[in-house]
Amino acid sequence: MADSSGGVSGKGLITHVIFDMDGLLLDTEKYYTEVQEIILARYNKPFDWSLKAKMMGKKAIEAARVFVEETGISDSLTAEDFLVEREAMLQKLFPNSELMPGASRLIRHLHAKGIPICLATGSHRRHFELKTQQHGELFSLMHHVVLGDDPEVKQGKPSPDIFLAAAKRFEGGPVDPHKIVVFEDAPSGVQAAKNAGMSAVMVPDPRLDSSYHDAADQILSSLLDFNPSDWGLPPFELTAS
Ligand SMILES: O=P(O)(O)OC[C@H](O)CO
Ligand SMILES: [Mg+2]
Repeated sequence: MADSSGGVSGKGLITHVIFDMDGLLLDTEKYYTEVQEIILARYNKPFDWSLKAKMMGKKAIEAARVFVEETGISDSLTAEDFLVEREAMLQKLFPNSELMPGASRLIRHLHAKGIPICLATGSHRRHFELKTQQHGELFSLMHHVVLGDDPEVKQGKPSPDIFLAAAKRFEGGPVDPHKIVVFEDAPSGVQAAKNAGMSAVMVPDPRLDSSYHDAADQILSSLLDFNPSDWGLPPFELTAS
């Protein structure tokens, strides 16, 4: 929530930053949407953003169960078969993954200023490798990476498991959740951050219903709009034009 100084409550407390990946740093949510539209078209059903909102950010099998159950196709297609079918299509798309606007600038800035940063994604290792294969140098700036198939991540977002595991692995961890801000695009991810006792900056897709914004501490249209000073973090340096 905004405070009277125009900043955000909790301002000045933040020492560590956790980034989500899909839809936040990488423009990969569109690939899931594309493939899911193709599969549902076979059943003459549309894929819409109310279903997308319930799936995004979750571990693959958890999202798959939502998909077949919410669309009423579970008698024809199991969650497991859905995953097998979409896998072939996703594997071709993921190596093309591109960065979201502002992702590189923000990661490089925080890293250069010595703010510990890490990644916490519901993606499992194989998909993480495919999605980041063109961005290895940037992702190497993360202090650590916690993936959806990590043994400590018993349940996917909105469970706090992944963010609590991420907090533990910082140097000198576990870091107090009140000192951590999480960047997320998904309702389940924002909820996971709040369930972990952390602050959440949400950068939602504009097609996501705005009722999902309420749980976040700050909503941004783009990472380009993030002002580190709102959180007591070192400001961007002005570049001469
Ligand atoms: O948003 P992420 O990075 O947690 O990824 C989750 C799924 O793989 C895609 O929704
Ligand atoms: Mg995401």
